[in-house]
Amino acid sequence: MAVLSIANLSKTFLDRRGNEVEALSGFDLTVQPGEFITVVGPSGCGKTTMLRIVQGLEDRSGGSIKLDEREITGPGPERGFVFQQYGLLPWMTASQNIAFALDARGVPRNEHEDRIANTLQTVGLSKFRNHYPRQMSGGMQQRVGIARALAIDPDILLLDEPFGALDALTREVLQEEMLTLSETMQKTVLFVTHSIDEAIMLADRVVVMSARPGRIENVIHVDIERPRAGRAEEIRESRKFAEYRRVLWDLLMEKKEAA
Ligand SMILES: Nc1ncnc2c1ncn2[C@@H]1O[C@H](COP(=O)(O)OP(=O)(O)OP(=O)(O)O)[C@@H](O)[C@H]1O
Repeated sequence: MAVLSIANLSKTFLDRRGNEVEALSGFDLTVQPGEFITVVGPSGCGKTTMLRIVQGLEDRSGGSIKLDEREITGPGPERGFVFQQYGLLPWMTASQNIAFALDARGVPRNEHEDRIANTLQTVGLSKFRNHYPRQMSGGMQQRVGIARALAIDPDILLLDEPFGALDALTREVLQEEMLTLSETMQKTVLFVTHSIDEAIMLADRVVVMSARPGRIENVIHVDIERPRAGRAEEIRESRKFAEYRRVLWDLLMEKKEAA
């Protein structure tokens, strides 16, 4: 597993009128192998932009992103991406969606079947491999999205508000599954969320971004014992959790007012 080092990352967009929009400036973050980082910040502070640049889907304006000292220049099989709106191709079944991603990453065809079967089993969807996205609930579609990211066997998972489109109950179920996954698979995870509870529940560290142009202003180490899988309810009701929630809430309110 690789160390991800982001240093002095900046991004300036041009809007439709040709005006500069500074989305990120001076963004620094080092993520250790196996660490679970959640990223929160006021709306429009550059969270998605940062994640897309790390994935290689967006160019940066300045700064450096290294995986174990190797500069990232585009997408690569060591990074798997999970989108908020699942990003599944509607005319393909669950297994075909995963195969499509494997093809795109150049994974040999003779490895496809094992990878598809294993990852669909990991997310509990073995029986749904021949279902199309429209035949699945939002939670199931996002499980396929996660299986697709895992199938390329990345060192790092990048998730952009992956449970944001789900109802509250399904969201909590998928959070539990994410805990199980991350605690058994030892992946490095960078996870953007708008939910304070989700940020605390999942993370080793919660990083809090400033208002745009985004950079990291606060880092909170979540000192809640692992494994947490299977204990979400107990954790959510603990005093420690309530304290983290209060601290994060105050920080986000400050930044919202600054935005
Ligand atoms: N392609 C683009 N062209 C111009 N401006 C853009 C583009 N993409 C993003 N921006 C601007 O960059 C800023 C950061 O956007 P981004 O989507 O990264 O923020 P975010 O923190 O993910 O937002 P949210 O919390 O609402 O999801 C915003 O002001 C946005 O309007």
